[in-house]
Amino acid sequence: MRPMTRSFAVDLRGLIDLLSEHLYAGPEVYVRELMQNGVDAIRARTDLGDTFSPALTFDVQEGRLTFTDNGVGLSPDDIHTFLATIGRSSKRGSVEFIGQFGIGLLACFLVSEEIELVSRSARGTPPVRWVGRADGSYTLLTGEDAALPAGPVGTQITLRARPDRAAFLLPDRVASWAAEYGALLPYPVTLVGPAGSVSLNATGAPWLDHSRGEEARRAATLAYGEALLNAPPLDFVDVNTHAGAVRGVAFILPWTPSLDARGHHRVYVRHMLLSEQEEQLTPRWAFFVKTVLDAGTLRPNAARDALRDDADLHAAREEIAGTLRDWLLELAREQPGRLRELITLHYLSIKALAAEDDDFLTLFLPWLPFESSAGRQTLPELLGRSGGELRFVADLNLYRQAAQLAAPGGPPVIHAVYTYDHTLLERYGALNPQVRVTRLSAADLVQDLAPPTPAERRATATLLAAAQDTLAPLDAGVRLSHFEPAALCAMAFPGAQRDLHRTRQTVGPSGGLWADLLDDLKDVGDTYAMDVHFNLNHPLVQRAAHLPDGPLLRRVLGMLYVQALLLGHHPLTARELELLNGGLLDLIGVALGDPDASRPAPHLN
Ligand SMILES: Nc1ncnc2c1ncn2[C@@H]1O[C@H](COP(=O)(O)OP(=O)(O)OP(=O)(O)O)[C@@H](O)[C@H]1O
Repeated sequence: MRPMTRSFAVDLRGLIDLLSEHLYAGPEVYVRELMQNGVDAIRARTDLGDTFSPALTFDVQEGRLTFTDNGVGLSPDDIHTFLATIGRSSKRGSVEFIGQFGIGLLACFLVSEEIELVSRSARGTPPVRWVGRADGSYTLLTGEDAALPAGPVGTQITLRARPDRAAFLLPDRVASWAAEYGALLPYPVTLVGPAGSVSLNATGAPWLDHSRGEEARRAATLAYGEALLNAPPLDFVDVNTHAGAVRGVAFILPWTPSLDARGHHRVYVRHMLLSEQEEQLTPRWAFFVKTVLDAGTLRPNAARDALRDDADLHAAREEIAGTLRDWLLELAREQPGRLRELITLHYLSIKALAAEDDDFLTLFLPWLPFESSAGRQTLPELLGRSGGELRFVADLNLYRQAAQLAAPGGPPVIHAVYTYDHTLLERYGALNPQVRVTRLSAADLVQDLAPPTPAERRATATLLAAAQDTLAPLDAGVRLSHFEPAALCAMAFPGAQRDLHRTRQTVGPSGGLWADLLDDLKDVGDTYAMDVHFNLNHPLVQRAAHLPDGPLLRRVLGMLYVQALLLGHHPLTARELELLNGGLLDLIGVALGDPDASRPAPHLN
């Protein structure tokens, strides 16, 4: 048999289904695709050197929509080569145009069975009338074949609503989509509907309008920002990059955003809206701004809902990062009062940037607040109180205890638990060798506790033995120490294998294989899940030292231990909770004169 060579056939309906189900957000994207083609056509005609007043118009009447652009138009050859060949585009490879894949016009089949296009090319060829159908057939008439009126240069596309998609051709809805997509177009977009003609855009971005002077430009830009944020922005920064030709503004938010508030930026490509959720072009740390950017030469993806992640995008992002950074630096130099105001709201964002950039860190760190046992303080304030040493804790529970231990007026402990804080402090220490930066561990805190004297040791032997005996079943080791503040009865620190131990206790006896495994691991070392220090400075502990060993003393020690756990914000195991409940009931019983109230507690005898 002779080999046969054939061409692929395309099932257009299958392709349309694919686009509508998997590529596009909804049928309304046909409005965007029509407008993008109009914008590209206007661009192509401008490139030819023609003088004309660009305009886009929607005419929507009773289920019929006609979209007109006065762009470059199509010749009969263009129709065959580009329009009627799916996947072929006259724009491929050029960064000037939005379109590039040669499929956009098919979006019109999401709302209409037929696309009727009438066009006259700016290159002087005869007018054409083309009707494409969703079944894959099309008809073409050229001015030579039929008496087509020679109309103006440009293209008119008419769609008739499919019965199930009538809602997508209602004038109000078309107007709102077109206004959204085309808000920044620098020429008029108009809708002609049953109620007359409506202008849908303000022709251009206010930040680019220098015609009425700088003050008017600023006022118009801030008014745009206020409408965008629903509150007046603190300020704005102009963005103008070489890579990707991005123009736009970054509005400084008048509130503190949450740390994960990324991806809320608005991005346009060649003046057409691409996304309200942009997150690639604005640097990661810049959550103190909301940007509105128009990328002149960056490329959108095929779905047109994000930018293509390529080298140009990365380079543009670097430039935008530089612009924001320079703006902050200038603010620090020129308007320190305003910088202080900005820092109050946005210090987390500035910390995030400082963590990535040493120069920025050196300049800004002295301004930034840190939480500490002495309240919210800047580093110079903290250094002033601590004689040149910065002591920080990077674990929340440990910080709570360290803050309790820090003597008023003594060196403060810095809360460096959250994002960036400990990185910043350690970088600051590395860049400033005269400053000692110390990360405190549980062991460091315990070192500050004074052990009992030999005489005290003898006097508290019963107390210690009773406490060890009582608390060992709860996986807690016991120490008796002196520490300040004296008002603190006891303090509990995680032992070296805390997580392992407490997991084992939470899993409990019914934990099966997992519990067995943890039991085996327990024998690896002789530490306890928790270490509790009873404070010999506290009157209650001193009194307990005089009690004989028995149910009452053990109940008191158990309760003090649970209280220490609660103060340190350590989660309670089931047995500790039981102990707490039993102890509270006993106390209530004693208060009500119950003779059984001081019976031995479970686990404590
Ligand atoms: N309004 C128009 N004026 C002039 N030419 C047009 C117009 N609309 C479509 N075309 C021509 O038809 C071709 C196919 O258009 P289509 O919208 O399907 O794809 P595209 O714009 O090239 O790429 P993409 O799929 O990325 O949008 C275009 O490349 C262009 O040559």
